[in-house]
Amino acid sequence: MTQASFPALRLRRTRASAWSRALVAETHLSPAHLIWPLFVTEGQGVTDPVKTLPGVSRHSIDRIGAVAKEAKALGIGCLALFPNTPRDLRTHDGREALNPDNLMCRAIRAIKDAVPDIGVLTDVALDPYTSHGHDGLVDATGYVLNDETSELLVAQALVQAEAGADIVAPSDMMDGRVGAIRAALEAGGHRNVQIMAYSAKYASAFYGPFRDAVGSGGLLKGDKRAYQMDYANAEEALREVALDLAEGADSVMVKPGLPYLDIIRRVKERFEVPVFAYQVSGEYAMIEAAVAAGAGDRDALVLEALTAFRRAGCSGILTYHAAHAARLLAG
Ligand SMILES: NCc1[nH]cc(CCC(=O)O)c1CC(=O)O
Ligand SMILES: [Mg+2]
Repeated sequence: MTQASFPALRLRRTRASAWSRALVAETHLSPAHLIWPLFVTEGQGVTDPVKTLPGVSRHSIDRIGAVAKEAKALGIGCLALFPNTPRDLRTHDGREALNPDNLMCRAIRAIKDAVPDIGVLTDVALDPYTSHGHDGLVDATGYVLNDETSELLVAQALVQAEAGADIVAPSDMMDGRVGAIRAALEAGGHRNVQIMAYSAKYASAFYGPFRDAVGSGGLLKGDKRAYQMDYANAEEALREVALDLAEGADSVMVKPGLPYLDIIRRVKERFEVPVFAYQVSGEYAMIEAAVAAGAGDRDALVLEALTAFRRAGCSGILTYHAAHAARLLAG
């Protein structure tokens, strides 16, 4: 394509007014693109602030319906749920994950009662339920067992689907679990329950506040590098995505978000499937810390970061700033 050159071409012309900038904007962000992660906890009338996530709280089940109504009113289409399991229910094998009346399942039902047409996404992994904080079954050497964990994840996903989850999202990074979950959902009559695979999930230092929020941080022994990806790798992310798609994932996720926009872009270009990003807890905390330090404007930082995900190729973004961003976008 041949283009004019200066001065016939002045790229600043279309930038000179707000209406013109809006006309040529290549990327759009709306509340419908946002998935709002929520933390649930036991108790009655509880809104319990998470210290390392200023502005984010854990909600008791009796309050979660009101939060869902707020999300719906803001135009947010989907909620992602994470439980802070009581300490005495966390075991070596994480069996509370399979309890049809666990916090997660009660939260799903409460949300569906309050707002039947909002999407509910559930995390499939054992870390909020294990006494050691790992996402799967740990052997005597501390290694997280793949196939044995996968069997439990299948059962966990089924329990969530039976409680009403619309999207199950395995975040554990075991090999082969997407195919196993898909087969079980089909056999169990949950044909329209989607799988959003956390396909390229990196072993990251940005998850700290999340582990505080679900109460697994203090428990975690060692790190997750024997199952989550090495941040040095990008080709490997493409292989992970290829496998999950072949196994039946409806959409894939890259996590964390902003430091991994290159991965998002490569996945989108290679596979042309819906790609989601998780702007994780440490990213949220960095923005809030910058705001608290007077180093930036919250509204501007939030909208710029979320729009960058869309520009990189994301269909949607999981973000703790979802409600705030939706309010800003409502104008
Ligand atoms: N399976 C656990 C899980 N699901 C989502 C997050 C992190 C999300 C965040 O930091 O906001 C994690 C943490 C981890 O892998 O240790
Ligand atoms: Mg994988």
